[in-house]
Amino acid sequence: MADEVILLDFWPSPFGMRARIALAEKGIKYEYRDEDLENKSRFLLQVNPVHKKIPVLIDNGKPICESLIIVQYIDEVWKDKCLLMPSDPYKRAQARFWADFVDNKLYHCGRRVWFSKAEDKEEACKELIECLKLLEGELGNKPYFGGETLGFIDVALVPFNSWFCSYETCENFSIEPHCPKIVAWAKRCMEKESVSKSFPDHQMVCDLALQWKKKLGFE
Ligand SMILES: N[C@@H](CCC(=O)N[C@@H](CS)C(=O)NCC(=O)O)C(=O)O
Repeated sequence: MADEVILLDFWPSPFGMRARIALAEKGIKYEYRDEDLENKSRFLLQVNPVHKKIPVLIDNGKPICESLIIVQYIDEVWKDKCLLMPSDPYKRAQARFWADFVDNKLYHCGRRVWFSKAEDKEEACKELIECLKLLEGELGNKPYFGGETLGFIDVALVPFNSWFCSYETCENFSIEPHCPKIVAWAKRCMEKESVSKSFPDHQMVCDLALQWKKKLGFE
């Protein structure tokens, strides 16, 4: 029987995008199912009963939850092509460290840029730039975080570029003067089909974020 791979996702989700990029890098055929997160499918609740969140990858009936775990799973199962994780254990630990930084620090700073009152906005933007500068230090002069090819940290971080672009469009501030290497890196990643094809439409992300802001009273 042919392999059956299903991805439960939500189109603007940076976490879902990680799984999409990893699957595209490996050239894996899969069924994409977009979830309505206001009315989650019974299948989503069944395959992710703990967090009830997307993304969930279902590999021949076996569900895998949490985007960074999904990316590592994809890398381990389909290991004959485009390895995302470094082979050296120390470098692997470092890659996991920075991916964790993206989730536990950068993501929250980014949310604060969107969802903070006008008086706190400047501080939120400053904090986001500080996070990006730390990442820029880790990137150094390499084309990708892991070296010459797209790797785990790139896949963990680049989906947030669609949200950074929307902050820039809607919040009227610019990342490039502060972090030119990160901006150049994001452009480099976007030149890869696996990345560009996994990205949602910029205008649609901006529109959605503006709707959320309005709904939550942060206009
Ligand atoms: N840590 C999770 C975060 C996933 C996440 O936050 N997913 C959001 C969509 S972007 C979700 O499903 N939200 C639905 C909910 O919170 O009920 C991961 O890396 O996969």
